[in-house]
Amino acid sequence: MLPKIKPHQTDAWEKLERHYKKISETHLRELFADDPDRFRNFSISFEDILFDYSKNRINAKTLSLLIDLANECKLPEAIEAMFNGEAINETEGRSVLHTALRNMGNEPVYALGKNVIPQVQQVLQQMKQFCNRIHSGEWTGYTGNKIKYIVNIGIGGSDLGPYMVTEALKPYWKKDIEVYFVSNVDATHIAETLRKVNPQETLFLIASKTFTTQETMTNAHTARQWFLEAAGDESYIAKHFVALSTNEKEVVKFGIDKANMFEFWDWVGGRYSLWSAIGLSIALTVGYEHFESLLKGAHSTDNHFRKTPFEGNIPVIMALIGLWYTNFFDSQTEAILPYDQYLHRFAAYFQQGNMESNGKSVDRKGKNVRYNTGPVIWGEPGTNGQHAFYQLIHQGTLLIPCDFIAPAVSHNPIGDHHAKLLSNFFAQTEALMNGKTAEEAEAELVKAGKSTEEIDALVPFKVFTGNRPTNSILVKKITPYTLGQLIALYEHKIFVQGVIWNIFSFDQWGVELGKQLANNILPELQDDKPVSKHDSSTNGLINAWKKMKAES
Ligand SMILES: O=P(O)(O)OC[C@H]1O[C@](O)(CO)[C@@H](O)[C@@H]1O
Repeated sequence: MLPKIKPHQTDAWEKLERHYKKISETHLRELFADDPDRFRNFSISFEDILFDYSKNRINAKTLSLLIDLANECKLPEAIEAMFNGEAINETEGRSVLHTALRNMGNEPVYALGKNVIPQVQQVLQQMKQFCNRIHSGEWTGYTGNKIKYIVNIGIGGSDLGPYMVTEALKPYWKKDIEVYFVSNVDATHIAETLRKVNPQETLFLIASKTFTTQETMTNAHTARQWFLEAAGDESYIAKHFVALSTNEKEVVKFGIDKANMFEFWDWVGGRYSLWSAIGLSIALTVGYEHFESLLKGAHSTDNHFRKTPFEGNIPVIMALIGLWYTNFFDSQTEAILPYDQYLHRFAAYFQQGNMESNGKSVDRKGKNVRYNTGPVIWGEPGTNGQHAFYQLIHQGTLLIPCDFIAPAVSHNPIGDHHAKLLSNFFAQTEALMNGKTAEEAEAELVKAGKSTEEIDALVPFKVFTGNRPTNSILVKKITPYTLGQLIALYEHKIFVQGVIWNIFSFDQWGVELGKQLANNILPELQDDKPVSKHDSSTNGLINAWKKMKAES
C-alpha cells in the first residue's frame, strides 16, 4: 500500500510556498553569478550520463525543501513498496514490477507473495531461442523462406515503447530484418504496411496485454485475412503469427498456438511493458544480446534510484524540479527535446508514460486534488523543433521547463554535423537561461547601424526575458545500455511525482469512457437511419457523416 499523504498539507509544502515568494523573481543569471560552483553543485554524473540541472530556478534551499517534501510524503517507503511487489496499483489490486523484468540477479522478487523471477527468466529464454531461430533461418515461413519482415500490431504501451526503442537503436539493426509497427485502427496504417511486406517472409507479432483491444484485434484480423488469402491454409498461421500477451484464452481463441505465445503478467503496466515479451520486436530487430543490454541499462538505473540518497538521485531530482514548476510556478507543460534524430519518438513515448500515469485528478483516497498533477508532455528532436516551436519557449507567455538530451558521440560522424548539432544543444539552454536584455538588444542594433528611431521601435521585440528553465542530459553515446538507463530515469521520475501527488500512477480509467461510447456508437453506423439519441452535436455529426457517405 502507498501512503496517503496530502502533499499540500505537509510542512514542506507550506515552506516551499513561502520560499517560492522569495525566489520566484530571482533570475538565473543572478543564481549563476552568486555561485561559481553552480554547475558542480547542481549536476550529477551516473556512469556515462551527465545530468545538469543547474539551469533551474532553484537554490540549495529549494532543493532541500523539495527533498523534505519527498520524505514527508514517504517516498522512501513508496520506493520499497514498488520494488517489493506490494499491490501499489490499488484500484486494480496489482503489483507494479516492471523493475523485476530487468532484474538480472537471481534474488527473488515477489508479486503478491509469488516469486516472479523464474517466469521472467523463462520468457527471456523463450525470446532468446526464438530470436536465434529467426535470425539463423531455422524458423522459416510457409514457403521455406527466411523471415525478413517483422510487423508488430499493437497500440499504446504495446506499440510506443518498441517503436521508440527500435528507432532509437537503428544503428544496431540486423541487416536482413525490417520492422514495421501498426497501431491505428485507421485501415490506412495496416494497408500501407502490408504494401511493403510479403506473406511468405512476414512474421506478425500481435502485441496486446489484454488481447481485447479493438484497434489491435481489428488490425490482427485484417493481417490474418491478408495472409490467408495468399497462404490458403490455416495451418500456416503458426509460422507467421505469434502473440505477446497476458491473456492465453483470447490468444488461443484468435487461432494462435499456445506454443507461439510469449507471456507477460498483470503486474506489468502497458506503458511500462517494453521490457517484457512486448519487447520481442526489439529483440528481433536488434538481436537478443542488445535487448539484454537494454534491460541491464534499465536495471542499473533501478539500482541508482533505489539506493542513492535523494540529493544525488537523478530521477528524484528530475521529479522534484518538475513538481516545483507544476505546483509552485503553475506551469502546465514540459517539453522533451532530444538532439538525436534516432530518438525522434522519445517524447511521444513519454507522452503516454507521463500523461496516462499522472493525468489524474483524484487522490489515493478518492478525493479531488487541490493542486496540479501531471503536465502536458510533448517534444520533437532538435534542431527541427528550433525552427518550429522554440519561439514560444523563448518569448511566449508560458513557462515551459525543457529537458535537452544529447549524445556526446554520434553514430554518424560525418563532417561537422555533430558539432553543429551540439552547438545548438548548448546554445539553446544558454539562451533560454540568459535571455537578452534591452541594453544588449540596443547595442546590437547600434552595431547594425540602425537609427535611434528604429532602435526604439525594435528593442521590445528583440528582448528575451530568459530565466527559462532547462535540464541537460548528456549521454556519451546512445547504446542499448544507455538507452535503457535513460528510459528508466524517466519512468522513475513519473513514479516519484505520482507518489508525492498522492495519486495512483498505474491505472488508466480515463481511457475507458471514450472506448465505451465508441462501442455504443459503432452499431449505429451500420445502417443509413438517422440517429437521434445523442446530444444535438453528436447526432448532427453522425447524421452528416451518413449523408456524406451516401453521397460519395
Ligand atoms: O496492450 P493492450 O491491452 O492492447 O492495451 C493497449 C493500451 O491501451 C491502454 O489500456 C489504454 O489506452 C493502454 O494503457 C495500453 O498500453
